[in-house]
Amino acid sequence: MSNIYDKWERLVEAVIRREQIWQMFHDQSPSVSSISSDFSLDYQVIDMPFDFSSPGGSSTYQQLFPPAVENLRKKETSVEKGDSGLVFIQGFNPAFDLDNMLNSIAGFLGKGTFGSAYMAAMDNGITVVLKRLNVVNMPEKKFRQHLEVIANVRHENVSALRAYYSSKDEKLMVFDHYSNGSVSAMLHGKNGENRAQLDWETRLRIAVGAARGIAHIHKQSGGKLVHGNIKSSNIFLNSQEYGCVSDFGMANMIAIPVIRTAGYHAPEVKNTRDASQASDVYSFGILLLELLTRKSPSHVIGGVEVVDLVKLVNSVKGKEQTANVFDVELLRNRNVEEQMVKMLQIGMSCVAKTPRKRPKMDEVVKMMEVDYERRNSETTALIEMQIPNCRLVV
Ligand SMILES: Nc1ncnc2c1ncn2[C@@H]1O[C@H](COP(=O)(O)OP(=O)(O)OP(=O)(O)O)[C@@H](O)[C@H]1O
Repeated sequence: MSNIYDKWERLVEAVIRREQIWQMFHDQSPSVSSISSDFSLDYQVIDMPFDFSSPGGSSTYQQLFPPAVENLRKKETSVEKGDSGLVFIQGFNPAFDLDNMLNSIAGFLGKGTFGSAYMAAMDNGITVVLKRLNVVNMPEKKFRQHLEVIANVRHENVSALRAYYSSKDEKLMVFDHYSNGSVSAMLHGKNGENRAQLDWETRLRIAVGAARGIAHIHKQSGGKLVHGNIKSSNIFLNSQEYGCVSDFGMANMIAIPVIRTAGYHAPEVKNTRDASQASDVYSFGILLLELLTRKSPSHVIGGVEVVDLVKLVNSVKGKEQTANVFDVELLRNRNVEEQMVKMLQIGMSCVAKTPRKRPKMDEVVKMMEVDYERRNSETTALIEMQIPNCRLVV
């Protein structure tokens, strides 16, 4: 059965991939700048916000989806008898049901470490993201308990779980859809003239928001919770356009630890089970460096160059050279260089090699807020920040 399922997944993705390539050559892709030359169906990270409003976009995807939706629905009816169906998290309006949602799947957002993400746009105007987990092997009860913990983490900078569905062989999680796409898509999604403008203020709001969200997660469950997968494709903009952290708690649900190699993961993290609050701080530090340099620490679709950001920043010496690591677009913003350097210093303190030398997340928030509030109040006086273990020479 799971074999058939696997084949179905691969088939859907192959068709979608073909569609992306087709769109690329016909210059109709709403958001994909280019496609990696590796067309294999093995693990791929596709960071492609799907523009539902694009002409022809949704109908193309709807035509692609009926067999997939049908397959899911068949599975659902087979388990529905003894099952309560879609479970809504308290406080969220149960304005749709499972059938509704599956019928409204309008786009494939991408395949991540833990499964595939689809967008469902319902007639009542609600648009959600449906995450279909394919590597969870938790007993039903434990899975539900785990989701309770995730659901209880409510904060404006943490993407809220709205609903879930759980049966023996199907696990779905439902989140709000963020129409701007992820921070990864904003930073690396388009090249050349079409590239999204991301001024300093926006990047600061992304960074401050994400930091607050992570710090909040770290304070829950007696200060024991870990995000485990901080990266720019898991950060979105909330309604106030501040960073908002998603995908929290996924890493603990998978049966087999996933090997971590490059990009955002701290040197001590060899697989998902090694994640800690200190390793979240490290990953956040990489996110800061990514926001400042607009260089990607890991593979994203579009074939952008992957850069070891820690090495890059460590290689610069002196004030003049430091300016070279910043994204040129930021240098157009007046009077922000000093703040950028401070942010770089905070980022570098987070990526200290030894976990205990990294600041705690609430310390990071304080350091950033000092700078952010200073900017907002337009105070010109310099505020000295205590930044532990900063290796940057400026
Ligand atoms: N709520 C959301 N709104 C809009 N896009 C989303 C949402 N959640 C996920 N996405 C996008 O869907 C794609 C797949 O997401 P998913 O979380 O499954 O994998 P990932 O973030 O690429 O990797 P990982 O599984 O390691 O977190 C990504 O491009 C992600 O940015």
